[in-house]
Amino acid sequence: MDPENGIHAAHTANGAHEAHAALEMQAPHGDAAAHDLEKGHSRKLKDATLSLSAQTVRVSLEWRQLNYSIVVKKGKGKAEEGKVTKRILKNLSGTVRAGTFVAIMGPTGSGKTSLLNALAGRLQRVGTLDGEILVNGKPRENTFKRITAYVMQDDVLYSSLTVQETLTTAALLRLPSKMSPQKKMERVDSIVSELGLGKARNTIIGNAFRRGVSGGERKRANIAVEMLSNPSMIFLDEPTSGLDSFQALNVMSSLGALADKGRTIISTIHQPRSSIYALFEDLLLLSEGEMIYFGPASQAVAYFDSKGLTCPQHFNPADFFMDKISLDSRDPEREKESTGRVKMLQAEWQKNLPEVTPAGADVTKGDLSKGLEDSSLGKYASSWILQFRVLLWRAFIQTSRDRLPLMIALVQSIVMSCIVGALFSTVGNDQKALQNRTGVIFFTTIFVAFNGVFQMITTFPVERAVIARERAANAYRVSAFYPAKVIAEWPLRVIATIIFVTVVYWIVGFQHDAGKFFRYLLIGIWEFTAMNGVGLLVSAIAPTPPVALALGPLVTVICMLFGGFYINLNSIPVALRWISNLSPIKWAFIGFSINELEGRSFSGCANVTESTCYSTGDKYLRYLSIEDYTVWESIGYQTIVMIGAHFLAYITLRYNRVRYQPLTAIKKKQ
Ligand SMILES: Nc1ncnc2c1ncn2[C@@H]1O[C@H](COP(=O)(O)OP(=O)(O)OP(=O)(O)O)[C@@H](O)[C@H]1O
Repeated sequence: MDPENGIHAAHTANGAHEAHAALEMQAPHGDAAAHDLEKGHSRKLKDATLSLSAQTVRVSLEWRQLNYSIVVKKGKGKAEEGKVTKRILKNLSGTVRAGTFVAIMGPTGSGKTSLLNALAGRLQRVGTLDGEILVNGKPRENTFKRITAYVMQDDVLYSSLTVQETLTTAALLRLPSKMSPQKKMERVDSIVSELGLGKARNTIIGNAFRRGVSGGERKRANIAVEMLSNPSMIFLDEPTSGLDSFQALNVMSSLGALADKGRTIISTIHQPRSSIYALFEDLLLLSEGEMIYFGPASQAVAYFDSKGLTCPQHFNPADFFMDKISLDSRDPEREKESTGRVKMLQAEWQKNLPEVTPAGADVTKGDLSKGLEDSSLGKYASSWILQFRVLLWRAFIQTSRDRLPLMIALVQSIVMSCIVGALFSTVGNDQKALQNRTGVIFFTTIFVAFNGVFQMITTFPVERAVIARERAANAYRVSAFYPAKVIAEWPLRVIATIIFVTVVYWIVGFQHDAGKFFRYLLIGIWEFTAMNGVGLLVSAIAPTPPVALALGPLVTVICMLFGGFYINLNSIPVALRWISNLSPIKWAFIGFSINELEGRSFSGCANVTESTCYSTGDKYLRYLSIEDYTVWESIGYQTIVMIGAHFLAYITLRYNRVRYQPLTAIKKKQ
C-alpha cells in the first residue's frame, strides 16, 4: 500500500470519528479552567479538522560546518596537561526543505540527539557548538522557539490527568490570552483529531504503577501538547522508543500527516521497520558524528549501491544501513573492516557535499513572525492570573487522584498514632511522666517533620521533569506555579498530620483544654507546612529523585539534632546556634512543650531536695532552656522559618533550570 495514501485515508476516517467522540465527551467540573473546558466541549464541532496549516509559516533549515565538542577530562600530570576534547559532531552541513519529514538515523552514540538538539536550540550549555544555523535563510532568533516544538524522548506528562485535561491545561497556558477559550478548545479538538487521540481522550495518562493510555497514545499526547502552539517545525527525539512496531507506525504516520500539511518534521529514530522507513522523505545518516548520507530516503539504497554496498532484495533498508555504518568491535578483524567501511563512506560523502546540499538550495524565504499567532506577545502567552488558576486546578486534580502517596501518609499516621497511644496511654503525672511527656512531644515533632518532607521528596522530583519541559516552552512563570502547587496540595497533604496530632493528644492525655488542643494542633500544622517547604527546597536542589530521597532524611535528621531534645539548647556551641534557629523541629518542640507543661504540677518531689526534681512544668521548661519563649512566639518564629523555606525553594526552583546554548551566538569556525 502506498503509505501516503494510507495515512490520508486513515486520517480522514479518524477525523469523523473524533468529531463524534468529542461531542459525546464529558467535561470535567471544577474551577475556571474546568469551566473553560466545559464551554469548549459544549460547542458544536463545526470544523474539527480545522487546518492548522492555514496559519503555519513554512520553515526551512540550513546548517553549515556544524561542530560540537565537549571537554570530557582535564589532565592532571604535566604530560597530560590540557584538555581531552570529544568531538561529537564533525563538520556537518545540510538543508531541510519546508514541509519535509526528515529522519536522523545512526548507531547509538553517533550524535543523533546532539544534532537534533543543536538544530532545535536545545543543546545544553555544556561544550562548544560552532558553525552556522539558518532558518529561512536567516540566523535563528527568539522567534524561532515560538514557531518550533520539541518533543522529548521521555513522555513527561502528569500521570493522573486525562488526555483531554492535559491538552486543555496546555492550551490555556500556552495559547495567547486574546484567543477565546472556545477557540482554544477548538484547537484541542483539532489536534486530538489530527493525532487520532479520540478514543483515549477521557483516559488518564497513567504511569508504571497505574494503567492509563497505551504507550503510543501517551507518545501522541506528548506530541499533541507541543503541537498546540501550531508550530511550523517539530523536532522529535526517538518518538518510537518503548513502543511496539504497530504503535510506532501509528505515531510516525501521524507525523507524516503533519508534514503533508506543510510542517517540517525532523526526528531521530533508532531502527524503523520498513513501513515506517517508507514514510520518510529525507534520510540523514550519521556515524561517529559525521554525515554518511543526507538526501531522499528513496534514493539512499541506490547511493549505497554506488559505493559498492548493495542492499539485498526484500531487506529493510534501515537495517541494512545500520549494519553498514556501525562499528563492529566484537573482534579486531571486524573492527578494522567496519572502521574502514565507515571512513570510506564518510569520505565519499564529503566529496559529494557541495553538489548534494548546495548552500541556499530549496530554502524557503519568509518572515518567521508571520507564523506567530500573536506577535505582540512577550515571553509568556497567558497572564499570571490565568496561569495561577490553571495550575491550581491541575495540582489539585493531580494530587487528589494520585492517591497512593496520600494513602501511605494516612495509614502511617493512623498506625503510628495507635502505637504511640498504646505506649503512652498510662503516662501519669509523676517525675517519670515528665520524661515520657517530653518524649512523646519530641516524637510528634519528628513524625510530623518526616511526614512533611517525605510527601514532597517522593512526589516532586518526578514532577520536576514535567516542569522543566513546560518551562523550556515558556508555558508559565514559576511565580504562578509555586504558590498554586503549595496551596492546592496542602489541604490534602496536611490531613495525615491533623489525624496523628489529634489522636496522640487525646490518647496520651495532654491537657483537657480546647484552647490548648487547638494551639497544639496549629503548632503541628505549622511545622508540617515548614517541613513541606524544606522538602520542596531539597527536591529543587537535588539533580535527580534518588538524590532528593537521600538528602531529605539527612536534612530532617540535622533539624532533629538541633531540635532541643537530644542536646540542651544552651549546650549547643554558640557558633552553631543559628542552625537550631532554622530548625522547624526546634520551634515545634518549644511550642508543644510550653503548651503542655506550662502551669502543670508533677508529683514525687514532696520530700526530695535534689534540684533534678521538677515539681512544676515551668521548672522543667527552665531545665530545657526554653522558659523564655511563649507558645505564640514559637509559632511566630516557625512562621518566619516556614516562609524562608518556601521562599528559598521558590528561588532555587526558579534559577536551577536547564540552560541551553544561545540561539544566535554560534561562533563561526575559523
Ligand atoms: N554532555 C555530555 N557529556 C559527555 N558526553 C556526551 C555528552 N553529550 C553527548 N555525549 C556523547 O556524545 C556522543 C553522542 O551522543 P548522542 O546522545 O548525541 O548520541 P545518539 O546517537 O543520540 O545516541 P543514542 O542513540 O544512544 O541516544 C555519545 O558518545 C555521548 O556519550
